[in-house]
Amino acid sequence: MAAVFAFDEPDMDMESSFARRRSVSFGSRDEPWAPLTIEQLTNGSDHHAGAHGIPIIKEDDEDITKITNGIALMSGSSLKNHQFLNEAAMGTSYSVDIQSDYIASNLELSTKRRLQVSDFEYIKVLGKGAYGKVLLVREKSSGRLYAQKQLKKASMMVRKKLVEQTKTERAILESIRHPYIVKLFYALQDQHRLYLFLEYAQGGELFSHLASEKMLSEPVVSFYAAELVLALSHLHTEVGVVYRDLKPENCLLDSQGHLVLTDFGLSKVSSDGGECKTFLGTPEYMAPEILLGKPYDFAVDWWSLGALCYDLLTGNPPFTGNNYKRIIEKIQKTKLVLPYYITAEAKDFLTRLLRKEPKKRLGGNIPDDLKAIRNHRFFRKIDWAKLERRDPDIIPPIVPIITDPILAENFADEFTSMAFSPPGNGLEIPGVEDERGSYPKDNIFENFTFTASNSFIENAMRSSNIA
Ligand SMILES: Nc1ncnc2c1ncn2[C@@H]1O[C@H](COP(=O)(O)OP(=O)(O)OP(=O)(O)O)[C@@H](O)[C@H]1O
Repeated sequence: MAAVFAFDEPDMDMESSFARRRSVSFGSRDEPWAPLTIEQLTNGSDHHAGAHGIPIIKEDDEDITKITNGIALMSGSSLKNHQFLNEAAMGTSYSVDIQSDYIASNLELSTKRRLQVSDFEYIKVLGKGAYGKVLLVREKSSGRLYAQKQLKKASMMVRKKLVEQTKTERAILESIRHPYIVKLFYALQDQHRLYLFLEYAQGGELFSHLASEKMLSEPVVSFYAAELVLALSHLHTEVGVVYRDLKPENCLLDSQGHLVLTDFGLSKVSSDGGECKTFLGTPEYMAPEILLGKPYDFAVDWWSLGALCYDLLTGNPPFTGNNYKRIIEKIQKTKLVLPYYITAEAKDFLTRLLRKEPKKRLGGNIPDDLKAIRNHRFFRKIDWAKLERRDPDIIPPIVPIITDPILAENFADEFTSMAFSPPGNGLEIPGVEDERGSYPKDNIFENFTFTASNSFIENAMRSSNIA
């Protein structure tokens, strides 16, 4: 398939990505960078056309079908969990590993009352995603804080495939436990919405801390890049998924300043008959093979890491332009230009990650390349063993100022001052067997509901200082 970029040309001047991110205060969804639907790209439809003729998806448009980039399942891989994940992708049932800390919700049912959305009180809006808001909520019984990601069922049900992807993504998130990847604690639903209760990354977006600096020093970039290397390596080798959507907005900080990779958006799982081919989203950090509509693999995440590091070191992603088409052309064809002021180590690291040919790219040969990545001189100051176990000796370069977590001081006022109406008009749908021993007949999101064990939640909260 040829690249699917039939974009209308925006006539705006695009500022540097740093400046743009700042000026739109934490990446507002109303900017012309909102993702496009497959139909809009392929048919050139102007449905939902926004300013500059670029189609904009709005949260409240319930008739929208959208597939964005994100996690892709790798099929045919010999990776540990790929069997489970591919089964999940096909929409088959998922069984919880009894050895794990998780307790399936139906097991908990026998011992205690089922958890409900009304067991949480709503505190503030933290941000907005394509399908709904992310809210700060507090569990009434324990006082624990969570980031609650809401997704409107109506906007997802238009495509059956999206529903399957939704369940898959929940299963992926449930299976991931890594110090630098956001944790999922509960997944609930009511008649209208799905709710993911995630680890609350109190430090907000990494990029929101950079407002006073155009670029970061190499040791600082090397620190965040190293945490990302650990997160990506885990996804690739232990879980068997390609993240696909590594970009600044998805890098949050926890209360101590460690990176938390987030946004395993439910819209973002794709498995096209085993081959990853679907792409939509912000192009600046995307590998050329995705933009060309070619099949791709883990190597795309290492390209994105290169683009992100380039941005952190210089203040701009490596390939920029004043419209999508230009950016995409540059990513595919233009030679990488490295500024004179970065060190030879950084230059070498970026050059190797930003190779257009995936097989020649550092990371193009996983798992073998992982060693080469860690051993690269760009990471010469990183103590991998300490970083891997999140050793308390490691003090991250930016420690967020948090006077009280419920104030959400590290999130944009634009969101935290936003009015919201707590759910309540939606009937609770258990998603697990109810008292009558049956699922509601028409609940296509059955099996979505999930509850992590208390011990897992307590440990996770303790280690990231949320408790
Ligand atoms: N776990 C979290 N802790 C704190 N804030 C979060 C968390 N997850 C998301 N946010 C905030 O909410 C914003 C929107 O998040 P979300 O994951 O919905 O973004 P998105 O990229 O639009 O995802 P999607 O495309 O799946 O809707 C983030 O930019 C961030 O500021």
